[in-house]
Amino acid sequence: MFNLSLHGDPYPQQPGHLQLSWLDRMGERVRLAWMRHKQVNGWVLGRMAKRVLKAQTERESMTPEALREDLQRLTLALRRDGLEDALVEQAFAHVRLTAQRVLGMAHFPVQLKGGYIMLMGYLAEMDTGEGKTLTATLPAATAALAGFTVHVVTVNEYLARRDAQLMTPLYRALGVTTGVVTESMDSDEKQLGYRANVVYCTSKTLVFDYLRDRIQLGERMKPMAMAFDALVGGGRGQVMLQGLQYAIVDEADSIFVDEARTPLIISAPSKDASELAFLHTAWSLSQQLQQGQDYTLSGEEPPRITEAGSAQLAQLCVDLPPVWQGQHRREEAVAQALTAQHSFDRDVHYIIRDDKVMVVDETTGRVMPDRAWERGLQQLIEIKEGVAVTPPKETLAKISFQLFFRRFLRLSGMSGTCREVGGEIAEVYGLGVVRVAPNRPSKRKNLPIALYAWRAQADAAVVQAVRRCHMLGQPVLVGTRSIAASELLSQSFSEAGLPHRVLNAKQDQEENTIIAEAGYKGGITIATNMAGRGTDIKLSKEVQACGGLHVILTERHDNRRVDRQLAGRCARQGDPGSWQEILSLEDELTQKFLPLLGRTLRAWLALMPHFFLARWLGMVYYRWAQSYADRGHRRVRRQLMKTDFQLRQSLSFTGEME
Ligand SMILES: Nc1ncnc2c1ncn2[C@@H]1O[C@H](COP(=O)(O)OP(=O)(O)OP(=O)(O)O)[C@@H](O)[C@H]1O
Repeated sequence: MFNLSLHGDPYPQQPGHLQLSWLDRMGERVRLAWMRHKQVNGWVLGRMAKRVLKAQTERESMTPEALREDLQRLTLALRRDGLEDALVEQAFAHVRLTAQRVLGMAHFPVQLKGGYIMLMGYLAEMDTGEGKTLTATLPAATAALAGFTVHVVTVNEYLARRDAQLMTPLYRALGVTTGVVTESMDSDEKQLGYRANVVYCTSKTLVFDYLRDRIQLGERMKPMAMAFDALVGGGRGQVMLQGLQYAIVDEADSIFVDEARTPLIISAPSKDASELAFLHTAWSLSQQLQQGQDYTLSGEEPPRITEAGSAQLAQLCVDLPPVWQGQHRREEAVAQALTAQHSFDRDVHYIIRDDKVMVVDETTGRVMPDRAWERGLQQLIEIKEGVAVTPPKETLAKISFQLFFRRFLRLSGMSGTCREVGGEIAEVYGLGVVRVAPNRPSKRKNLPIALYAWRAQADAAVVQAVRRCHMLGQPVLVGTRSIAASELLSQSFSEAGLPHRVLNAKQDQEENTIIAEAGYKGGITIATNMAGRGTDIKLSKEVQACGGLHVILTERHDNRRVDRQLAGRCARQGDPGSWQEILSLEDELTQKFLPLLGRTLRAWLALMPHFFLARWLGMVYYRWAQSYADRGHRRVRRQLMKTDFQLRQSLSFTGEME
């Protein structure tokens, strides 16, 4: 049993701690392992699932009135006694029975286990396609019946809307209200959404709204001040959230790990008008430097200005205003301009829509219309693209995901791919990972990896593979890493006479239709990560006989979990399906790290495409580049946490909020 206590706090949340010392981290791991062993071992889970099924059988013969009365009695008991095991089992029985009657789906025993794991405050690792959307209704509805506000947090708005829409009839039948909050809503709509018992939202929207609440409340966020406001009926008027009570984080590895590399910042237009002129000058200076001689580029590192470049810049700045006379400041500004020029590509990191630079979230493949890069980068990219330049911004409030999610009184999560990052999640968020076996064994066929020297060869192989499937009537999903790559491939498919649809951040209006039709006989869909995590492609009946959905990955991502998520679009719920990787040594990963070795191996593979050793070494190199990129991101996250911790400590001295 575990209990959450709100103590009548109008905005409940934890102070949030970040453990950084080696000893703290080890201690946290040992504590979690022990608690996990005690609370959610196989025996406890098996016994719980059996009791839920028994409790459900007892309720199946009840009249609707008796069932309603039983639910009312249970709700009162949950509010009075908290989430005691016996009450939780009865609540799960109600949720399962209602799901069976309202949605036509009863939770499988493995889903009951996953639900219990999450209610106990762990991260349930359930394979892709195991039905986590339905599983989450168990802890969400139970905690909501017990009087807590539950946030079901996911990676994108498509999933938040879809999951809320699918599951609302179930919650409604249980007397639990649901809300969806999206970024485009105004604050009144958001406030209404956050007042629901179960709120579906994205991680970023939730964090930004929390920061807005903090700005709104300022010093009044302190419990005593808020309690006073609640008493006199003021202060909370504009606050959106009901505090941070219980969160169920879907696609937890993406939110806790991949998205946790950049802090979330609320900013306002800067009052300093000279900033824009400064950025224009930085851009123009950067254009007068020569790559190789004045600056160098290496992998993921920011551009480095050489000694010659430094001297050249000093020369160029002689007649400029005093702000350009400090070496450090001018080189930092010019390096940022070079970053905008070389490290951010159109149709990869951003798109141009309505004469605006719009950021594309690499992990989800989606446009983020209200987001902008900080420290002048956004404006420098706008200058590079020749579009209207937005005014520079200054920071009002800032928080990292690491710090934010630790503030929930109870945190839990689910994902199909968190094995590799379980240790990090345990250390940073205090969340133990518990694996749940699949309901039915997977029938996914993994075809051998095909590696080519050149991208054009790999694309030709993709066209061939797709043609084969199309002739058999088997639907195919082709995953690309960027919008530009999806467009190039689309062109090749059109030339080859293969009818297809493209889903990327530029063509996102028909997302629902494209996903709905992707599993039809002979369907061909090219998609960026938009069709990755969480996307549920339903197969038409005749497709089962053709081998189910075939998924092709054309380029690996910076971490293997994203690739495994794409593979998880096929062979779901015991369906047939197949998975293939068609890669080249011209892919982004292999260009970034040890490019010389990459070029050598590419030349070798081009000369001897069928030689086993050339292919094998090429693949070893490709895998190494991927794990190197992943390790680099881990370093960035650690650094961010450290900075966050230091910032928090220094602000606590000055009495300001982060
Ligand atoms: N108990 C159930 N009975 C019948 N169908 C189910 C059940 N649970 C889930 N499903 C179906 O399984 C499919 C996959 O569900 P869902 O998309 O929630 O999986 P997921 O685990 O969230 O996958 P991913 O990891 O890819 O996000 C859906 O079509 C859903 O309707």
